[in-house]
Amino acid sequence: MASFSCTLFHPLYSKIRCVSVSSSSRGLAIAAMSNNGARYQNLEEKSKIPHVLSVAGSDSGGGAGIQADLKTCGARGVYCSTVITAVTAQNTVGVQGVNLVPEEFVEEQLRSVLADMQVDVVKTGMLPSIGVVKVLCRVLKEYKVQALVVDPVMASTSGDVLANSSILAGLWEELLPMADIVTPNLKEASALLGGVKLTTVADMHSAAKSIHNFGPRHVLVKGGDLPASLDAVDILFDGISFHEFRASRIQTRNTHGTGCSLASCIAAELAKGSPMLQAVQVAKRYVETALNYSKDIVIGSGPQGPFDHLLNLKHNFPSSSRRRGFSPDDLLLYAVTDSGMNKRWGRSIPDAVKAAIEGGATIIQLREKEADTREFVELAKASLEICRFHGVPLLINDRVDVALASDADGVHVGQSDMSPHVVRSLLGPDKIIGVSCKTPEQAVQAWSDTADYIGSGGVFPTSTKANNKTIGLDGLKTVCLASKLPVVAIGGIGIANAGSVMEIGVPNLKGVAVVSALFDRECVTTETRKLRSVLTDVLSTQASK
Ligand SMILES: Cc1ncc(COP(=O)(O)OP(=O)(O)O)c(N)n1
Ligand SMILES: Cc1nc(C(=O)O)sc1CCOP(=O)(O)O
Ligand SMILES: [Mg+2]
Repeated sequence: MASFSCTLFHPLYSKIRCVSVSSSSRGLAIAAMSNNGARYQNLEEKSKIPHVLSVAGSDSGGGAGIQADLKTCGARGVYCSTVITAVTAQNTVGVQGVNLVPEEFVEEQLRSVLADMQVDVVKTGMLPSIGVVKVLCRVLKEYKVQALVVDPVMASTSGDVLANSSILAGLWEELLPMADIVTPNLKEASALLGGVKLTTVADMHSAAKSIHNFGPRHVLVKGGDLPASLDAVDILFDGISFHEFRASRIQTRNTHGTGCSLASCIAAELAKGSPMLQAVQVAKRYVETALNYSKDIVIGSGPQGPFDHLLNLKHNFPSSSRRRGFSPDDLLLYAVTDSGMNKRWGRSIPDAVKAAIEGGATIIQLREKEADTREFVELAKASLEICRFHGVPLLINDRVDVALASDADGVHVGQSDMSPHVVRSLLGPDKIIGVSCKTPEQAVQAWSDTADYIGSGGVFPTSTKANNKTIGLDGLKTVCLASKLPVVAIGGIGIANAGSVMEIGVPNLKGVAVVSALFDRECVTTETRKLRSVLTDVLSTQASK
């Protein structure tokens, strides 16, 4: 038996004595692990990185399974540990062989990871036998994790069987009731429901509902196998509402591993603390961006190739340094700056931003039409520091270059600015994109252009923006009803009329965007606070109905 001890350096703890580790005796190594557990746990808590444990099969071709999960989590900035359930000999032609890992050794891997590391989310892929499903459920009951994502893998994209129907009972009775989300494609959804035929979007809705009855909190039925003439549609059911994700199909052979990657990206976003709807939205966008980016790459000579998960590294998309992603609730009180107004009142832009946040603004947009580029970038960087400190997103009006240079959280564009689709290709999947829409058609387009929200107005006449068309409360309502995106109302809104705007009775109207009622006033904090209190009252009245 060989053993060693060493000294570790860590940025948070100047010097740490390492445990003595045995190279041959597992018992001794585990004993050392538990003796020192408290010390290391303490360390892991202080410098915590979101952590997904992937329980899946190995794909020698590197496109799916464990390899896809590792790359996806890496691309999303999340640590990924692994429990390998099977080793497959696989390439772009198909699956040539499968070697199952014995159940006891699956259990040993699970315990090794879970006893030592702080796992946030467990994601499962290929579970090749009922025994493995049972072992997994038994071990998971002993360790508390934040969420369980179940990708019910049954066949590879080439059609080769990876788990036979004997695992169904284990899924129905044990694993699905523990799951926070299950992500079947049409074939898997059909198998989970005893072979029922699923050929339409309506079938997907009822399948999601039926699978929900097995106990998972959310069901995402993926419609990639619907006829190629139709849009790619996925349906998320949360037990009460359905959410539809529709996107145009990306023409590529490189779709091997999309299911694994989608599920592991959902797990990664949950590990970062995102709510489920947002995690699914971000994951869909990540996979779409990666497919688009890799649509012409050639790996292997078979019919279905892998894609490049690590596009971020090559494309150098800005990754969000905010701790959490965009939430529609961020739109509640949207403060939009105006340099003319703030100058008149003797305030710098960063001071105006700080005052608005102190009064309760939930998102900020720098709309600095007169600033020259260098000044705008500096203002954005100074404002961003304040926004980051308070956890409030900062967007830039019109100027993608300024957003990139300052690492702002996103951009707001209008109908004559750069197309949101192009903005997305420049900013990547993580940044927030808002689009101004005055008509239902524009709202539909904003959604296909992968915007995150729309701004709709002018609700009332405004002197802040010259020649702006007023659409009124009716126009706002029409846009909201056509929009699958959350909406923020803008134009002539202030303390006196914000209530009437929020009461138009459409659930996706999430807030008001305001310029002069905050910044053309002596005290920005006081005015923001008054408006925030009006909005909070409306929300509590709506919640009590
Ligand atoms: C939240 C929000 N909604 C709408 C607009 C208007 O954008 P746009 O139509 O591009 O006009 P300008 O602001 O650029 O004059 C906005 N800025 N913010
Ligand atoms: C920037 C902007 N966009 C509008 C639109 O209708 O899209 S109205 C507007 C100005 C809003 O300023 P105030 O709150 O001072 O009325
Ligand atoms: Mg604009």
